[in-house]
Amino acid sequence: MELVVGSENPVKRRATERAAPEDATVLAFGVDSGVSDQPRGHAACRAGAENRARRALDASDTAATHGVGLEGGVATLEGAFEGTDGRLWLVMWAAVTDGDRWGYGTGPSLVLPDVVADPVREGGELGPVLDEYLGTAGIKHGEGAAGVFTGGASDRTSALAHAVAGALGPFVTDHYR
Ligand SMILES: O=P(O)(O)OP(=O)(O)OP(=O)(O)OC[C@H]1O[C@@H](n2cnc3c(O)ncnc32)[C@H](O)[C@@H]1O
Repeated sequence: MELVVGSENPVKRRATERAAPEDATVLAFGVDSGVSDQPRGHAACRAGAENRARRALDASDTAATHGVGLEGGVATLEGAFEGTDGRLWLVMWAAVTDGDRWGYGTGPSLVLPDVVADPVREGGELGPVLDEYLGTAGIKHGEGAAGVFTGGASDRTSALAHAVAGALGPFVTDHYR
């Protein structure tokens, strides 16, 4: 199994390495997600992950057997609470394809505190908004929001690895036939 990840963000490559079978090779190839820089809603995140997986598999000049796409975004969790829930959540989607079949997975969903959610609602992008709030540079390439908002109990690599593991399920087990 030779996986190509559709991103130049090293966190996404590391997450895929963590979730992939031990004998798999993992490459990375930067592609356009085809969705906005700050996807809003599950449909946009799923579409971004799919586009990245398909484009990475098509574009990489390698013997890659599977494309992997990871897309982070923000969403409300409609239907989870009674009445209207105004909270904004960080969500993450993974898609894997061999050019024919598809696998999908999501990572943990985390409530964004108002101090970050408000500027994102007003059009801001989560990574830069978080950097400004924390005085950091490039938090999305490191621990990410998952690290910050869990007090270090999780981090972006680990969170994304769970999404990739789910998306790889149909390709590494027999249970989806
Ligand atoms: O280089 P690419 O692959 O685009 O990686 P990315 O981290 O910029 O991009 P994503 O498309 O996965 O995420 C969309 C935006 O959401 C933000 N984001 C998502 N997850 C995050 C996290 O854990 N921590 C900080 N920002 C995050 C970040 O601002 C991204 O620009």
